[in-house]
Amino acid sequence: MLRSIATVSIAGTLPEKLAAIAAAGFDGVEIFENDLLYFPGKPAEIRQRAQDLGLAITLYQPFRDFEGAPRQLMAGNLERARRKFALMHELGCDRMLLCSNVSPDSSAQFELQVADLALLAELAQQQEIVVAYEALAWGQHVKRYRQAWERVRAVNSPALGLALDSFHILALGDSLDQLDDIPLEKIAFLQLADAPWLNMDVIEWSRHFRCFPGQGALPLVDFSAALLRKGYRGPWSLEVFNDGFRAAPSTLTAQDGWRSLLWLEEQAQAVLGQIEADLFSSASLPQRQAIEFLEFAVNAAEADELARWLGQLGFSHYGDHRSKRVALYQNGGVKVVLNQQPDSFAAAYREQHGASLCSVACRSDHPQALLQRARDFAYPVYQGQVGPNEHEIPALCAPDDSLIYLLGEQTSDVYHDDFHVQPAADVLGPQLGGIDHLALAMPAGALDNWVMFLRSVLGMQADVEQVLPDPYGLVRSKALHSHCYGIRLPLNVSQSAGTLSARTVETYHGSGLQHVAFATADIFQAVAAARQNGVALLAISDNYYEDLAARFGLDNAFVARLAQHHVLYDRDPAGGELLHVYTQPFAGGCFFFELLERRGGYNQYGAANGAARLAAMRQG
Ligand SMILES: O=C(O)c1ccc(O)c(O)c1
Ligand SMILES: [Mg+2]
Repeated sequence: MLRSIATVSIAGTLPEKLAAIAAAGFDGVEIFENDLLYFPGKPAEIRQRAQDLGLAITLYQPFRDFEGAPRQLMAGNLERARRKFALMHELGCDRMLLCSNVSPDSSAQFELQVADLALLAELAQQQEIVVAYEALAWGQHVKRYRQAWERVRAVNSPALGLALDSFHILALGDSLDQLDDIPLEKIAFLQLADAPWLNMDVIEWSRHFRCFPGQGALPLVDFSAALLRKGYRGPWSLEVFNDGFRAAPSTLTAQDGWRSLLWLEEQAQAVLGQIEADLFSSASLPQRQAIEFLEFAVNAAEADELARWLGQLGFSHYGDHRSKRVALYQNGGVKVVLNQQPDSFAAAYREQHGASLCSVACRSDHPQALLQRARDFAYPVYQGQVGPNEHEIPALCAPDDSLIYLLGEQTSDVYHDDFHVQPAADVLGPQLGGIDHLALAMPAGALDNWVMFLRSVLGMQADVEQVLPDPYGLVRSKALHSHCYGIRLPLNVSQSAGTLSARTVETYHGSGLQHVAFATADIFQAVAAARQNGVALLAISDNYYEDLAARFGLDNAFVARLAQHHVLYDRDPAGGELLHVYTQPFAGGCFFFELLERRGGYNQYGAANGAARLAAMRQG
């Protein structure tokens, strides 16, 4: 499989782009005309550079507004094509992408369009070039690949084929179900891009919001599986127009692009079963994944304060580390580590980010598989210091450089060998069943990196993105979950400086924990016990409860009970329910805690209550 990417997908000058693309591992590159126009050297220099970097130039593009153009423009258009073909010879590229004509002045006449395309194909054939004709979703007369195919079929030249671009096809709601009558050799090029579903003008959507496969919501797996099933074995080329990518470090973007192709190959293969194609594969995902413990990087004062908070939340002191200033706390299925060891990873993390979550331990039935996947997807893995007789726990580096420890399902040795463990105490406070989710705040530009990491290495799946109104701006929230739902991570970003998410990012100087949600089997018991221990919960306005009663038709006694306990409520269309409360922010940091109870298979995060929470946090 030749993996390729269009230069338009990443930031930088053309030589910088080529270097980043090659370093990421690609074998091919589409040269975008503008990148070449602004390059001060000769096309032959680009040819040489690409060759030196081991990159094939898979495509030159775009050539525009040709078929059916007003007659007086024809001679000029053909001359334009001749010159581009000559330039492509200098570049060492034999494939040119032609976009369907977008001009309102272009002719709707099929025969005329076909005649023009036949002229172009004839010229291309003389020059030993193949033209790949792409239906732009906003083309004047050709918007869909089937329309492009009708014309390509009519021209019937070996020098004219189709360019299939997943964005244009999927954005219009088409699929590749109708490939049967298109001969394989007529698929001249394949471009891949994902995108979030946005209800907006398709040009703006395409030019600003495309993303790499797996980062958006289009059905890219079915799309590429259909092409593999058809027998397509040509290049897979990423073509992403994205405002954020244009401004992000090119090496990181190129790496994520590379990973997205690996991810897509693996996913497509899973759909197809064994298939004769040279596709990426990695270790199979574990069946079960859950969060085993959270580790906070703190100084001595913060450790005392956080320990006090944990005590109020029903945690008991479970033990101290044998050789380090690290303490372990436990409540039911939840373990929290407070690390104040000098000269450690945690200390360096604390220095950079303040009191914060510096690592998460992931428990699974196959930790080695996750480590292998991280390596295969070209993510760094962590080699840390361990003390005498301590467990060496392998760890992944998350995109914000925090760690994800990988533990097997027999975890008790880790605690007993490394800690002076005390007998488990009775819980005095809310009884916690486990960690339901971790909400992270991150800079807007980091979301796509996180999504790629969580989807590829941990095999997580993404829910539909939500927009939450904070009193001081909007917050986008995208939740990912492991396929077993043992790990859930809502990721929040905001472009508005005043929102809680933005201020969290500012405080941490980067991504970090916004809140931890603990699962309880009985929210009213948990809340009563927490309040008795002095936990300060976020107070929710009476207006909220008034609206709740009206919205869901709840009975008065139930609403009164919710209000009395400050419990927020949500219900999904299938009748699943969420009951949840939030604490005030932890004074020494900027995170807070949530207690929740899910009932009847509720799988979301109470986005409808996001505004109530965010407003309550600003009432002082
Ligand atoms: O937005 C465009 O004009 C444009 C150009 C070339 C492409 O391949 C494409 O998919 C879109
Ligand atoms: Mg395209």
